[in-house]
Amino acid sequence: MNDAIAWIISLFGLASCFAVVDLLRSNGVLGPRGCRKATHIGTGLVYLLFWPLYSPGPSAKFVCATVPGLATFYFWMVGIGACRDKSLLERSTRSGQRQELLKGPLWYGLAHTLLTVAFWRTSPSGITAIAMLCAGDGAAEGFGRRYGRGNPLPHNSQKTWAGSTACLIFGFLAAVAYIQTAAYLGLLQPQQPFGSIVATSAIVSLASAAAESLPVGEWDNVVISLVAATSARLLYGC
Ligand SMILES: C/C(=C\COP(=O)(O)O)CCC[C@H](C)CCC[C@H](C)CCCC(C)C
Ligand SMILES: Nc1ccn([C@@H]2O[C@H](COP(=O)(O)OP(=O)(O)O)[C@@H](O)[C@H]2O)c(=O)n1
Repeated sequence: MNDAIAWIISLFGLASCFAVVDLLRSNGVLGPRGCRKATHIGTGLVYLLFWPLYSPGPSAKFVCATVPGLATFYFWMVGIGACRDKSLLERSTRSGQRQELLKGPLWYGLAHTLLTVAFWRTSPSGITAIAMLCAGDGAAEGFGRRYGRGNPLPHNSQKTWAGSTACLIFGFLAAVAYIQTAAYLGLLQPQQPFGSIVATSAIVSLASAAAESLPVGEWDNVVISLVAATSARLLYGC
């Protein structure tokens, strides 16, 4: 497909994600925390679904990366107070304070932008890192808060075994599902056998869950992306 058309469709995809979250919030299905988590888990995983639409040309990854790039630039503008967007604050922050956008959400958007340019769909490493950042990190908070009470990690009392186990399992499942889909569509170069995808995703999700469990504050999105991308790159070799 023409990259300009794929880009317009991706922007509609992003707007649709926000519209769905807003709808679920206005119907009372999601509370403020649920909205933020749905945005955290959903936008990145939906973003990956649009990658196959782009052309095989060398500029496609740059065109695609401008989608999270522009989103990141927009919430940076809102974060510094240059624009107002109440619904973005309600959807993407815990506190409702614009300054919070300059922490986790900013790094989240930058990670998507840089991983797209650095790896694109031909390598399983970027896909793995986005899966860990969205499904793994996202599930850790949800499961940790719900089932983790009374089971803190020995090295970080703010996080729990339930959260880290969910990070490992959901990060692994998302990585395998997305990389196997890319393999099925013939996008990976070189192709990866299913056994290697499963084994590598298992090791990377273990490393990513360990990284996620560290007390790194607002840097968790950077740390999990770096650890997942680096370990996947070392193991896959691409
Ligand atoms: C709430 C978010 C991160 C919070 O991180 P943390 O504090 O829990 O560590 C996510 C914010 C998402 C952002 C508003 C939108 C990101 C854009 C996205 C990667 C591009 C998606 C495009 C697509 C076609 C859906
Ligand atoms: N491994 C983990 C991660 C988070 N959590 C729970 O989720 C909450 C938020 O975690 P976090 O500060 O990593 O959240 P994000 O920065 O990822 O949004 C923690 O205070 C824990 O209650 C957990 O129990 N175990």
